[in-house]
Amino acid sequence: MSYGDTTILHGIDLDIHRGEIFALLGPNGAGKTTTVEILEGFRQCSAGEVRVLGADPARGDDAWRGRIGLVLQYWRDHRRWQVAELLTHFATYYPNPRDPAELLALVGLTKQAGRQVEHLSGGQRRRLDVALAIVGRPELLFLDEPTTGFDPEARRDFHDLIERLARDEGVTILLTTHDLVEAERLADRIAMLVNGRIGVQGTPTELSRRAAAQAEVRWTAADGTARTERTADPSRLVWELHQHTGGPIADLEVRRPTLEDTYLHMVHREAKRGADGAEAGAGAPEGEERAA
Ligand SMILES: Nc1ncnc2c1ncn2[C@@H]1O[C@H](COP(=O)(O)OP(=O)(O)OP(=O)(O)O)[C@@H](O)[C@H]1O
Repeated sequence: MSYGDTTILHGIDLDIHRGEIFALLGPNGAGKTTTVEILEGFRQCSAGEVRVLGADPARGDDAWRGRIGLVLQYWRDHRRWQVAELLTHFATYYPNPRDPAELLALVGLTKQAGRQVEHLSGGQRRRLDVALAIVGRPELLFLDEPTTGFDPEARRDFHDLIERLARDEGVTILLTTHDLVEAERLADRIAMLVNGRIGVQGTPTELSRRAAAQAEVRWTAADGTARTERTADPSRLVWELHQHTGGPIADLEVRRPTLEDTYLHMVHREAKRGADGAEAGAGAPEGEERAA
């Protein structure tokens, strides 16, 4: 995908399976929204092949569009509409819509049903975004940074809703997010996009293991100094420490590599490549990641 002379996406290659929750992660400007907009049919890619529910999104007809759910921008023009009114109006576009009242309960907006859209808080608007995206019972749902501005409770409710849609109704969900905890909790698989390339992809567990095979063990030694050691066998190290001290190990902490470690490792690696003037991400990023 290029805008004029500037290449934004350098050959994204991914398959998203039916019924899975797939998260696209990456720093600002990595190309997540551009990717999602190509898949939604809002942008035509400059080269390559894209198939969404069996069709080229750039040529998707109304029947195809009715099978996908996405967060539209233009409904924001309906600021004076009441929440329930807007939802009922959008429901008329679909052959088998959800009941607007049930949907309001599902996204936790029942109390705001009669409120004008312009008087909703930021987080409530995002809930309405999601409600509008699923009113037509989509098979495939695109959510671009859906929980931005959510408080912790709203975030948890939203995660429950997404899991229910995927597990109970078999909805395929493509999610972009900056929240690594969210990705780890929700996603069956994750792709990390940096500078328009997929650096790594896999299940959250696979990606967590990529950053470093070693766990970090921290404790406070008998002389009061803080100690940190990296090891591939933390239980053995803890056992040895225990043998050595003959009692409790003070402030013991065993930390496995997290998704955040992988993410930061990859972003730093790509930033360094950029600074070195190398062609970022060229070659075989997967193999290189393993070697790292
Ligand atoms: N219409 C456009 N014309 C030219 N460049 C664009 C256009 N839209 C996006 N870009 C550029 O494409 C790159 C990728 O943008 P994109 O919005 O896809 O990133 P993103 O990963 O979604 O970022 P964020 O996390 O900040 O939302 C950025 O460098 C952006 O400036």
